Amino acid sequence: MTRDQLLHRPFAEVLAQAAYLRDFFDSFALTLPATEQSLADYIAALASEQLEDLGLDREAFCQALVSYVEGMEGLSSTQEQVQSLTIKGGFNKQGDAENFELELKPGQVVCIVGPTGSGKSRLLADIEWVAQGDTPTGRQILINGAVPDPTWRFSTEHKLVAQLSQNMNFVMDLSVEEFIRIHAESRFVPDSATKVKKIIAQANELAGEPFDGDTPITSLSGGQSRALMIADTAILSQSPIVLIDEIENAGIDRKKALALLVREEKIVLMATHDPILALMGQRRLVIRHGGVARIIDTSDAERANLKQLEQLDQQLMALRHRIRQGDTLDVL
Ligand SMILES: Nc1ncnc2c1ncn2[C@@H]1O[C@H](COP(=O)(O)OP(=O)(O)OP(=O)(O)O)[C@@H](O)[C@H]1O
Repeated sequence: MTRDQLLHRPFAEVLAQAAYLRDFFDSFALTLPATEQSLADYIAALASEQLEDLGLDREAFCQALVSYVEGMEGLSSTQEQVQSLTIKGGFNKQGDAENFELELKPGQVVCIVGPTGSGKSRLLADIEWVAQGDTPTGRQILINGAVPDPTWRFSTEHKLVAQLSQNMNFVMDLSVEEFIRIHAESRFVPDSATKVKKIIAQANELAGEPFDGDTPITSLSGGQSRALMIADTAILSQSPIVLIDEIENAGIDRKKALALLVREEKIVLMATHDPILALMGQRRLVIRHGGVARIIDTSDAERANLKQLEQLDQQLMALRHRIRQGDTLDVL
């Protein structure tokens, strides 16, 4: 929708194309324009006192409206646009060619495995940076089989990639609810109030110890903040690609976390050494000396072993729980 169409067509027509505009008026506590009224007329008719209460002049209000619609249109197009991500091999640390090309589609989970220092984070960084042969590995990342628009590298709003890193430190003096609400609003997310509630509820399902919207973010434990950021990414982030740098040590329900992230039809790449998570992926990339040395498709035999691994895991979790509670393990 052009600026002209947005401002001069009857509001009912504009709303049919951009239902999220209701949220814009809600957030300013303004009544919606009449069906036949154009937004330009609505803005011209706003009382000066109303604008003063909002802390905006007429031009700034108009600009906020236009930017909001541009932001919303940009976000939905980013998500719809990504049907595939291709990684074209570069060179390992010894300069040997990787010789692979891998295409990933939404809904797929790929694990990245390899010894410490082998280059797992580097591969995630190449994807986040949408590398074009300009990183130490010489890899190239294509979107829908082509070199993507360079704005994806620099735009913070239309991010191609959401990255969940291992360390989460909050320094702001905000409650959980305020923090997530500000985040939702900054992302132009429609129906943000419902989403905020959903995020807090989901995060509580992932974390062991419950917390609520009034908890100050600085007093969340490591596992709780991680759970909050995972739920936030799954529900708020419009980025079609999610990169996860290890979730196994976070003290959260990692299987649920993965299920939550995958449900939102994203391409997920995850550095992990957790056998259960590794087998839940469709394939894994084995990194050695900075290069992808092998690509393993999860076999039926491996998948059949998942049940057994889950039983083992539950036994270990139960023991861990007992240790946490201060029990002894004289009898298993
Ligand atoms: N193909 C490559 N060519 C040159 N340098 C590389 C290559 N791959 C990785 N490196 C460099 O090697 C170093 C270690 O890589 P990285 O941090 O990605 O390892 P990692 O597997 O994530 O380690 P950890 O498991 O300890 O987090 C980094 O400085 C990275 O930039």
